[in-house]
Amino acid sequence: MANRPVQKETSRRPHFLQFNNLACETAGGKVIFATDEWFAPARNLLKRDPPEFIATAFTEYGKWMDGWETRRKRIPGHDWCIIQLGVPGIIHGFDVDTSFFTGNYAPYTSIQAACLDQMPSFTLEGDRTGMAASPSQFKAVEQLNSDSWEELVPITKLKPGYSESCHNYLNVTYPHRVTHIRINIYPDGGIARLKVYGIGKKDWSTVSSQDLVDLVALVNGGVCVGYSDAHFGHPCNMIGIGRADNMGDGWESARRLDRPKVLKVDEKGILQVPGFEWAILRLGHPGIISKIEVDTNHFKGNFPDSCQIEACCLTPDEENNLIRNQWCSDKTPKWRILLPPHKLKAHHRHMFSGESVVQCGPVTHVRLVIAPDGGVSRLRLWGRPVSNNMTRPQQISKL
Ligand SMILES: NC(=O)NC(NC(N)=O)C(=O)[O-]
Repeated sequence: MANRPVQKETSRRPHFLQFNNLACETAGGKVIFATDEWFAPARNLLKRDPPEFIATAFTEYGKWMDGWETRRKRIPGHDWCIIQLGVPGIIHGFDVDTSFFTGNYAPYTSIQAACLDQMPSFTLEGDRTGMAASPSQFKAVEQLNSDSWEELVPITKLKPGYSESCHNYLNVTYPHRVTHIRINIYPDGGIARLKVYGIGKKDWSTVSSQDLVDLVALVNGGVCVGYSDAHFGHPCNMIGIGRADNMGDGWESARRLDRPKVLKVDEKGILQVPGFEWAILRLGHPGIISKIEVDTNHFKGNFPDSCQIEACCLTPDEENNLIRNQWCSDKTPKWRILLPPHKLKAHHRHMFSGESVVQCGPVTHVRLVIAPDGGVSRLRLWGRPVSNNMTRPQQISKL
């Protein structure tokens, strides 16, 4: 799929859009139950790629739609489905995207959540278009008592899926870890995508301080908290599971317009350019980083010329102040060099360890700086977790 421009954060867009989609199929999200999937299966809700509309596509059940779409109900009740998050965590908001569902969109929704220790023993198999849940599946799902799960979003009116207005952003304040959600639609209809924005919450008590862990990984609670540009791909893609599928599954900025018309390099072969792009990530746990991977997989004609990585220690209050000031006030933290400037190669997995990685002690945040612009598909930061009280007060950077 071709890369599509990512909209830049504006005051109209909620802040939670910066977080990870914990339900995405690429993060391991799964639909485990749906009351009805006549026109289109609920698993489409979790696709990473943006919804499509093909005017001429029909199935034996009706118009082909890229989303979850149930029958026009002629019996009592409403439709709902249960989603197992790929990464359990704290949810900050939802995007119920009704793209292309116009005369057939779900007019109302509500969303419930639970933290379940055991996975249910039933799952839907294969492509379920043209089917409703069987009586035995209804019976099995009853054990979850999902109708009494915590309500994160009360019954809310949705907008139909006409271009710009297709995003229904729903803010959430719920401080508990969630493993499953139930989305209700009233009484029936279609939704193209459901994005569950949040931050992974791992049980760190099982990790020894001797274990080397990718401290910034999505599954370990890493999150992007700021960036300079994300024209073609958001920096949060860099901490996704496995290697990137394609260029769309990475961080990619636009070409900078302040590059000299004729380019020159220094004695190390690094381009002499005035500008750079940056992305700031909060680690899932404070730690001491000793091994780094910068993967430019798929970025062949658009990899950055060079990168450097900086690190620092911030308290939650300090981070909040900096986010409010968009990381560019005179309160910018004192970043310490973790990885000095390095020339990068096209479509290549760069590994740094030993003396290439500067010992910075315990850190909570990193800043990846690329010059002048380009794409990085993955960033891995292996280190040993340290207890929270080791990061403060003496090691906290002065702002
Ligand atoms: N043209 C339609 O979309 N009709 C129906 N939906 C599908 N997918 O065929 C409907 O009215 O619910």
